[in-house]
Amino acid sequence: MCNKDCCAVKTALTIRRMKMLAEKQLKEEAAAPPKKILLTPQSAIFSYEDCKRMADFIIARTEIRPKFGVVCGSNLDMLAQLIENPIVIDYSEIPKFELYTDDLHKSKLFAGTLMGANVIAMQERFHVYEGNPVGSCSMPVRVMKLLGIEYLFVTCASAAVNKHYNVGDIMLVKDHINILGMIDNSPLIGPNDQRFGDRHFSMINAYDQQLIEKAQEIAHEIGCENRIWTGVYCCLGGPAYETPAEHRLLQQIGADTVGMSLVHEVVVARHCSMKVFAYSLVSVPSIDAPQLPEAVLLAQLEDGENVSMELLCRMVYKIHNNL
Ligand SMILES: O=P(O)(O)O[C@H]1O[C@H](CO)[C@@H](O)[C@H]1O
Ligand SMILES: Nc1nc2[nH]cnc2c(=O)[nH]1
Repeated sequence: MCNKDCCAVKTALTIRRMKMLAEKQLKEEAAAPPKKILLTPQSAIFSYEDCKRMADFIIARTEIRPKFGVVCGSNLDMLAQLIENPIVIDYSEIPKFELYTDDLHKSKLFAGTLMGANVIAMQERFHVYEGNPVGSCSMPVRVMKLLGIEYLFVTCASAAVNKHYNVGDIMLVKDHINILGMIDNSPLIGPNDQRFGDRHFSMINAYDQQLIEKAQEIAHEIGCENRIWTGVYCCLGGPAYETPAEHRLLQQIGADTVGMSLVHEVVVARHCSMKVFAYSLVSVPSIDAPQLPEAVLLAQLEDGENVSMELLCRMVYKIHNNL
């Protein structure tokens, strides 16, 4: 503001005008209170009945009654293609199932057999950064529960936070840090439908220890024990990757890999008592890793994808045959 009287007068006038406007607004609101907009809580975006209708639709399309459910991560869509003689259902065919995805051509469910077991796989998941509420992103897990899935295999691509991890390595998830959930963005916020599970439940052993041990056994069997790790996954909202300062923060809080998915699916799976096995394929190097040529990283990633397919097949085989 200048020192001239004209500006001082203008300011006083502006303040008086603002006060009058505020008083007018208050009077108007008292006469007709503004309508409250109630947002649907996360847990109620898809009701039990909605999920049941989707499950029934899938059941009507295939004779497969799956025991294993697979969620394919980015770079891992080929896991769905391992399924033999699949019935392929486009998400858009299933009533209400279709949400926003960046990759529409992968938006397919595959139901069939893998290593003799009945399996259903989502070739593409829904992400929060694509504009889907977190309660919608995890809805397919509930549909899988109603399809009779006992074992949920959740896979994803991630960046290494642990400086010992390389691109193409696989991290068996033993625990997670759910930053979205910690700041009030859980798929279970809202009314609890007891038909799915209890209001409060433990997340200890959420990533089934016996299944992790089976996977570690497999790592030895296939000679990959030096590139299959067991660690903690952290979920951020994305879509931007972390800044270096955020990366350092993640290192300090004990994360080994970071991505933008998985945890809300696992929360919902544990709520309805599914057994969970999860792994992340390291697709982006840690900021501490030496710079490698793009071609080397791509070759490592391709190796990792192959190991990941082997891991999935052997896990299904062992569990299905009680080995
Ligand atoms: O978690 P998935 O679906 O594997 O995808 C990961 O890869 C994408 C980023 O490249 C992000 O969506 C991240 O979460
Ligand atoms: N947050 C995050 N998620 C990823 N998913 C795949 N790569 C990355 C990454 O670098 N950061």
